[in-house]
This record gives sequence, C-alpha cells and structure tokens, in this order.
Amino acid sequence: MHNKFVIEALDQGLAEALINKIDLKTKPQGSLGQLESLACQIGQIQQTLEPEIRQPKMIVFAADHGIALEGVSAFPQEVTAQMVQNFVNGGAAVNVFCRQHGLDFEIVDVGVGQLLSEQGVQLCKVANGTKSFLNADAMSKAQCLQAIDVGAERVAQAAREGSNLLAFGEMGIANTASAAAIMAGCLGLDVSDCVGRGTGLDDQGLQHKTAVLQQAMQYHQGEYSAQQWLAKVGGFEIAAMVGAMLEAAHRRIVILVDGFICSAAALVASQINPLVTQYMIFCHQGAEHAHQRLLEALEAKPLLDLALRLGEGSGAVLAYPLVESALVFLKEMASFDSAGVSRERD
Ligand SMILES: O=C(O)c1ccc[n+]([C@@H]2O[C@H](COP(=O)([O-])O)[C@@H](O)[C@H]2O)c1
Ligand SMILES: Cc1cc2nc[nH]c2cc1C
Repeated sequence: MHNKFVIEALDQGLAEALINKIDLKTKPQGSLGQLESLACQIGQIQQTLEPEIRQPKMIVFAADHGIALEGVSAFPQEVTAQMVQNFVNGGAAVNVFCRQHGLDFEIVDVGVGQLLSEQGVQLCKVANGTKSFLNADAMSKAQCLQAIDVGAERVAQAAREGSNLLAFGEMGIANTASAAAIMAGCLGLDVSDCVGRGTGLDDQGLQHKTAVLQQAMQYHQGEYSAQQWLAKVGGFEIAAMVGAMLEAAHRRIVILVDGFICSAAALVASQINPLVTQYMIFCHQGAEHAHQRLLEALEAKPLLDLALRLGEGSGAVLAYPLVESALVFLKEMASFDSAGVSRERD
C-alpha cells in the first residue's frame, strides 16, 4: 500500500567487512557482545566502515484517545495536553535525558484534544483525538494516512536538518489500550494476553480495561491488514510513529525504538514492510505486561531491562549512550597490530 516507503535490505557483504574490522580490535572475539552487533548494524545502515551519528534527535508524537472515556487509564485524558506543555517547558523525563545526552527534541501534536498553548509545538493535528474504538473505528482510512504522513514529514524535515539517528516517543492517555488492541489484531492473539496496567491501574482497573478491550475486539473481529488494524484501534500518534519509522528506514536513518506503544508502532510498520526492522534498535524491555511478548514477536533483543513504563521516548534516550559507545569502540579502539598485543593461540 505504501509504495513510496521503499526500503533497501542491509548489505551482508559490508557486514563481513565490519565484523573483520571489529575482530581486529584488542579484545577476545565477540567479547563486546551486543555492542558488536550494534556497531555492525549501524555501519550497514550508513554503508560505511566508519559510521558516525549526526544531529541525533528525539521526536515525540502526542494525541488523545476516545477510548480514554471508557476508564481504561489511571489518569484523566487532560494529562495528554498538560504533558505536552511540560515537554515544551523542558520539564519531562525525556527532556531531562535528551539534555543529558545531547539529543535535539521536538514535540508534535498529531491529535491532542485541546492544547494549553500552541507555542513550541509542531502543529500537525489530524483531529481532536480518535473516536472510542469500543464501537466504532478509531479513525477513518484518510485520517490514518494523514497521520502516517505527519510522521513521515517530521522525519523528512529532521533529515533535511542533518539527523541520521532518530528516536521516537509518544504521549497519549489510554494509548496502552490502543497498543494492546493493535498487538492482538496484528498477531492474532487474545487481547487479554496483550493488556497491561499502563500508567498504573490496580487489579480492578486492569479487569475493567481487559473487559473493555475484549468487547472492542469482539466488535472489530475479522481478518485485517496491519494498516487496517491501525485505523480501527490505533491512535494518531501511533500512526505517526509508523510513518516516521518507514520514512526513516527509507532514508537509511537509524531508528531508536522505545517502549510498549512505540513497539506496537514498530509491529505495524514491520507488517507493512518487514525490512524496516533492520534499521531499528530496540532500546528496552519495559514493565508493561505484554512488552516482552511483543518484542519476541519482533525478534528483538532489547538493550536495557530497567522495568521502565513511562513512554515519552525515555527508554530510547537512556539507551542512546550505548549506541554511542558502539561507534566509539569501532572508531577508536586499537587493533592487535597497532597496540602490539598477541592474538589468540591456534
Ligand atoms: O512505553 C511504555 O512502555 C509505556 C507503558 C505504560 C505507560 N506509558 C505512557 O503512559 C500513557 C499510557 O498509559 P495509559 O495507562 O493511559 O494507557 C502514555 O502517555 C504512555 O506514554 C508508556
Ligand atoms: C504524568 C504522566 C507522564 C507521562 N509521560 C508519558 N505518559 C505519561 C502519563 C502520565 C500520567
């Protein structure tokens, strides 16, 4: 459906050259573990033996969800707009970590009900929140395509400004319900296996959320493509992340994937074009109940396991220094020859 998102498979020949370079470093072969595969992956993405990060940037997409009115979140819907203001003011966790690690930051309104102020926000509103997907499609196909385009366009702009690594985050009260429904639809799972406590529901709240989601999935039952599931039960910020990921891979930009909702967007993107995951770094496995299973379905090996459940892209920024370390060792470590260190015995 999205022919414009042409994605090239990574070059395996270059992978061999990168592994050779890594194996000449002063360390037992493979001893830098997952950092070695990271260095190799980024070299392949950038098509060079000397990869480097330029203008790393976090883009957070925010939107409201009609399903929030069914009481599926521990927090009220207005928190979405209030947190957007917090992002603008630089006071959210993701802002703090972006400053710590030198990432640029952008907040995009893809469909927040009512902003407190438009200042400092990229205004790309598709609608004032989705419809409740309990007994309707969350959005029309046209709205879904519009939200996908918002994400793609933000990535195109970041690329024009020189970014070759992008992290994506999201903000949207009730979006763990949406992500659970997407996961259930796209993977053919029972939604009770995909649901979790989100912002912190208690047992009773979790039971209610599960019942709401089961009723919604009954309403939407059928065989659908990932993009159809996205329109039926998704959110504007999730659709924007799908577009952002596909555009980033199309442009050979490294993608940092955050938590459960971001991973649900990665799942949709991967079902639209399976090559997109070659450009993704899965930054962490979080505490949301179904995140582990979702990552397994994506065959992802997350870098961190910190029981995070915040979203906003926070886990992606926390993993960023590891990505930097992968490139620094590739660039700066001495080789056995240059350092005069003896190799492994035959
Ligand atoms: O990314 C995650 O793994 C994650 C897990 C739980 C909650 N969140 C964040 O919390 C909000 C959604 O939680 P909820 O309970 O309102 O569905 C949304 O703004 C997400 O950014 C994020
Ligand atoms: C305070 C708060 C901050 C968040 N950041 C992402 N999702 C969030 C949800 C809440 C409730």
